[in-house]
Amino acid sequence: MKIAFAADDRNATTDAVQAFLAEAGHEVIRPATSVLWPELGAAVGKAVADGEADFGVVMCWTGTGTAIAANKVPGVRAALAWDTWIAAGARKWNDANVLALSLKRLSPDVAVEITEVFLSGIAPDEDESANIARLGEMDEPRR
Ligand SMILES: O=C[C@H](O)[C@H](O)[C@H](O)COP(=O)(O)O
Repeated sequence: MKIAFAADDRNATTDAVQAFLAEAGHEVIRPATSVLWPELGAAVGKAVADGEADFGVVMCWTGTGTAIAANKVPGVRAALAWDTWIAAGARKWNDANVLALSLKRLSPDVAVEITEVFLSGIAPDEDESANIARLGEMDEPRR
């Protein structure tokens, strides 16, 4: 798949996630021209919303800033995940299309495991019609 990736810092965890994406055969694009988290989150979100990437992975110290920034882009459903259950649930129940990870709090192994589960996750099926309806509700402006 085509994955948009960006991080606002570099360490063993960001290196491990990028290495995993390449080794798993994904085509990785880096749409961000900035390492500032508001901008890179938006750039990855836009790449996903515009269909330039199938999914996005954003990383910052906490994962929160990049998740918020990505979620400002219409059509983006970014999920901050800290374990595999959260990551799988984000796909299954929220149809998340961007994964946000803490590069400070996740070990390389755990970050890779979460990324792998997220990208291999299943989207909501007909059994999840209630959640699909809830996702649709968010397409309407809230203010
Ligand atoms: O949510 C924000 C992120 O955790 C940032 O990585 C953290 O705030 C550090 O950002 P900066 O280096 O821009 O101060």
